[in-house]
Amino acid sequence: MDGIDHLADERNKAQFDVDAMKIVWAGSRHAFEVSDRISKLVAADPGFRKDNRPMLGRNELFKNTLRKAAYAWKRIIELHLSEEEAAKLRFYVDEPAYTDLHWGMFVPAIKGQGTEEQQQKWLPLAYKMQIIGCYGQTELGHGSNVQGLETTATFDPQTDEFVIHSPTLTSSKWWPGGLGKVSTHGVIYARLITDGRDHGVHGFIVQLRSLEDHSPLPGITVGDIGMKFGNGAYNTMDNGVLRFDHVRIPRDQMLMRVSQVTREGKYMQSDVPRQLVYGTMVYVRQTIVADASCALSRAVCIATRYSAVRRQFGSQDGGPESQVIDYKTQQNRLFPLLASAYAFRFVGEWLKWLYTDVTQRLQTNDFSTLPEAHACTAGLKSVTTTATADGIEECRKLCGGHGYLCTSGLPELFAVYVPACTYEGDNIVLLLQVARFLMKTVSQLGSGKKPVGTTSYMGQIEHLMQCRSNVQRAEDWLKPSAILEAFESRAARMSVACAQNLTKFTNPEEGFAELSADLVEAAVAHCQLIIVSKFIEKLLQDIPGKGVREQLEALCNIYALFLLHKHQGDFLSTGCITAKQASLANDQLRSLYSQVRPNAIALVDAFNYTDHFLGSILGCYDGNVYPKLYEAAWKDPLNDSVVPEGYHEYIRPLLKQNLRTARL
Ligand SMILES: CCCCCCCCCCCCCCCCCCCCCCCC(=O)SCCNC(=O)CCNC(=O)[C@H](O)C(C)(C)COP(=O)(O)OP(=O)(O)OC[C@H]1O[C@@H](n2cnc3c(N)ncnc32)[C@H](O)[C@@H]1OP(=O)(O)O
Ligand SMILES: Cc1cc2nc3c(=O)[nH]c(=O)nc-3n(C[C@H](O)[C@H](O)[C@H](O)COP(=O)(O)OP(=O)(O)OC[C@H]3O[C@@H](n4cnc5c(N)ncnc54)[C@H](O)[C@@H]3O)c2cc1C
Repeated sequence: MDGIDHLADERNKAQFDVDAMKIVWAGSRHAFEVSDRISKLVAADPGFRKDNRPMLGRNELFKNTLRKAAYAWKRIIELHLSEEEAAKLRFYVDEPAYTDLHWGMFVPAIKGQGTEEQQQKWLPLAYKMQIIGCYGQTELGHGSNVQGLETTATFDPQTDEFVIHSPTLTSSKWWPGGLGKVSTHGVIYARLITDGRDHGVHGFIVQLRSLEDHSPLPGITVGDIGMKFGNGAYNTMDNGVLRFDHVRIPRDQMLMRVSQVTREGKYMQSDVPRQLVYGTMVYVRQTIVADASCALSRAVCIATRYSAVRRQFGSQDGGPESQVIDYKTQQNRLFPLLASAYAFRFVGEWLKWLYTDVTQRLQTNDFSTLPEAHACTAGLKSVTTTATADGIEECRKLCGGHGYLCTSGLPELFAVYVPACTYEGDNIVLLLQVARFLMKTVSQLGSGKKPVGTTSYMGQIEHLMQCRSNVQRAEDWLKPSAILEAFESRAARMSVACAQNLTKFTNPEEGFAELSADLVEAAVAHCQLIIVSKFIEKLLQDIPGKGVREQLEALCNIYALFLLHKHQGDFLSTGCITAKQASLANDQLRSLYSQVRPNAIALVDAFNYTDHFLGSILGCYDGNVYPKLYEAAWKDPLNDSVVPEGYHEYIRPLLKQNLRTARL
């Protein structure tokens, strides 16, 4: 606006090489270059404008998303973008759309659960978007309990078809994204019935709409489920309702990698575990963890820049007031979120590696690491999305009153993000899965079966049950070994305590239900240990760039010590640390905040977000917040006229009536 960088002084304070940190954040130089190029391409293209979203009515908003999705696809083709570049383009376009479910779930479901033949038939059509698909699992009556789904797929040996049917109101499919108005096809989950026998839930490819005129096919009732939380936000998505009235599909449209139905109607299972039917969810949970760092870093970038611009109180001798970022309370709320954004980034990278490894093993029929992959994706999805949703809301509060304006970008970011705590598995339900995995691990200790992967720390259970932290000075908390021992012993002791309490119940399932709140806490402790240890492992790698390692070490310590402070009840009650050591951790945390303070703006610059992507006046790169806020207010449609519409109908008569009353 005035061409001046109002945050230049802040940028000059940085003690590290920001460009090198950008590469660490992106994952590699190549990833940085792709991301940088595509983000600029999207920002410069008026076709991807998004600032008007909160003002649009639903129909207009939705049509605008359809236009953007078609335009994005056109650009992807014209520019011959690779898969990696197309995914980045989707990320920077920053608008939930039916395409997310098509590429993110429909295609992976066919890849993971379809036979070679099925993949050859359906994937080319899906890749060219000649068919558009959704993921139709959840129903009105059941989401979390997948085994409770009611839609049926009954084999008819006479015609070699399945008959898909919604027997009850609660069996109506409810929520699938892209289903409401767009999808031509869906991977639909239904109970497979052959010869009167129920074989549980399986996936089927079902055509829903005509490829000629988009009308629903006979027997299909389909529509949108209605407005969701927030303006704009996730309302760009057509989450749908769907009912089947005896819809017939050919037998070869059952996804048959895990189990098959023969021409004669015989049900057969391959020697792959039935849980592979849940494989698409595992894949998406892994992507959601990586996405948490993106959403949180975006909110943190806004709140950090604005905290450096905003001044309140503290003026001495007529000088400037204090920047709110210099208040210790502001730092204590903001810097752990900054550290969490980095921590989630690195654990997301690791989880991607783990997922790729499991997928390669599955191809050779090695299923040994599947339980660990399920527990890690479920637990980390839960812990990172909860922290991110809470963190975005905290960033809004960190921006004071202006954070509540849509132009801050934070209300819409929160509204789009918060369902991540529910979709792809409710966070509590997923933590209970982790708890089951932990209880199984504890019960096998001493059986000779060595715990592996993320539970390998349980291999030193005797030590972890009785060790005492040897921290004596605040600086001792900077030793990775001190942090790891405290987190490992806390996680181990909480799991063992739950396992011991479970033995008091004659019925294990009853015990599990009764102790579920404690079990969830044990699962959180285990997942936080994973995040802390993956951050520490990242620091063992070669990290080029002046001062970059030092900054990452400070952030890693802030992440760990802030968790230790927040959950000190766990650490103290399990006897892993003393009250004195908890207090020393807090002292160390304060000094880490002072270390990070001069680098805060540069640490958020390292995310390399364009102003278009941030979509926030408070977070704009040049920090010129006030003129921009002032100008934006006048652009609000409510200010199109000086005297509002409705004045003559509703305000004037009121004022006149008050005048008459006053005269009386
Ligand atoms: C405008 C721009 C245009 C741009 C154009 C083009 C761009 C192209 C770019 C591409 C972009 C791509 C973007 C991708 C982004 C994707 C975004 C997606 C958005 C999300 C949408 C949300 C979708 C959904 O929500 S789908 C529905 C999800 N539903 C759930 O998650 C349900 C949760 N419930 C369950 O998972 C289960 O019911 C469960 C696990 C709770 C219980 O299951 P069950 O009862 O069967 O099991 P248990 O008895 O508890 O356990 C038995 C046994 O199985 C083990 N187990 C359970 N689950 C699994 C598993 N998944 N894997 C492995 N093992 C499992 C369990 O541990 C038990 O083991 P034991 O050893 O026997 O104990
Ligand atoms: C924006 C959005 C997009 C979605 N997109 C899709 C999609 O594309 N395709 C699709 O199939 N689905 C989709 N879903 C559905 C989503 O996957 C489910 O809503 C989710 O899995 C949660 O299930 P539920 O709604 O049945 O919650 P419920 O299970 O009914 O949860 C209600 C409450 O009960 C608690 N609870 C449930 N079970 C237990 C238990 N065993 N122990 C303790 N507490 C429990 C939960 O913690 C929660 O507090 C979407 C949902 C949303 C919000």
